[in-house]
Amino acid sequence: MRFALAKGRVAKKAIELLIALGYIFEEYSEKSRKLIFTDTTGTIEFFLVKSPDVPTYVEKGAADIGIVGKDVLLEHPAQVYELLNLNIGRCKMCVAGFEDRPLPYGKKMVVGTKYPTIAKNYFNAKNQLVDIIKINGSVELAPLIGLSDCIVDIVESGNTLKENGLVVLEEICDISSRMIVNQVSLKTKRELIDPIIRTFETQL
Ligand SMILES: Nc1ncnc2c1ncn2[C@@H]1O[C@H](COP(=O)(O)OP(=O)(O)OP(=O)(O)O)[C@@H](O)[C@H]1O
Ligand SMILES: O=P(O)(O)OC[C@H]1O[C@H](OP(=O)(O)OP(=O)(O)O)[C@H](O)[C@@H]1O
Repeated sequence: MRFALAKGRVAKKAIELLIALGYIFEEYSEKSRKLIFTDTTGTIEFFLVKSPDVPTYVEKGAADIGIVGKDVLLEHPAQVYELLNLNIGRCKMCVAGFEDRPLPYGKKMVVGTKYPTIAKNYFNAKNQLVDIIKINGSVELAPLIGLSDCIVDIVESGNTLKENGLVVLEEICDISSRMIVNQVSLKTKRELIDPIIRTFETQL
């Protein structure tokens, strides 16, 4: 079974979960630059990819199973089955800005975000006109320097917002890591995938 794991926080948590389930990856270490690892029984091979590529690998069948944040699935929809909420990598997708500055509803609102699709869908559903500026990181900077009225971003502890004088203004949705499965693999490799899903389910 081939797993595509989203590099970074999600892979770290997912590998901890695989190890807790009894899989042993002798060559794996957090510092390793290797990209593919196989467990000692040869049941699971996992590889590490950039998070937006996980749905692509799984949709195309290069991986049977993927573990990736719901934020990525919402931002990059793919033809895959989302089978399990793993309840790891939990955080919230939020609109954030200044506590004492109401959002300019009814006028054009400028939104800085790593998640243009999520932001557009959220404000479109409220019939709010938005100018979305795609930012690749340090998103909290955008309102501070006057680039945007607000941001749409992930909030976990809230420390990044707090340290930059921003607050959550609206919660969009809860985020956590999901297990996705290739649509053909689920039919043709059911006898291999089912036990893996059941094993994961026991941990949830
Ligand atoms: N505090 C958090 N900030 C960002 N992502 C988080 C947080 N908590 C959980 N996550 C989850 O972790 C994923 C991102 O992990 P991480 O930031 O380690 O990866 P990354 O490769 O640095 O991502 P990116 O390139 O998008 O910054 C998100 O898709 C989300 O599902
Ligand atoms: O609520 P907190 O616990 O502070 O976490 C939220 C922060 O973490 C993420 O940034 P990340 O660490 O991925 O950095 P980057 O997006 O700036 O690269 C996210 O974009 C927020 O900035």
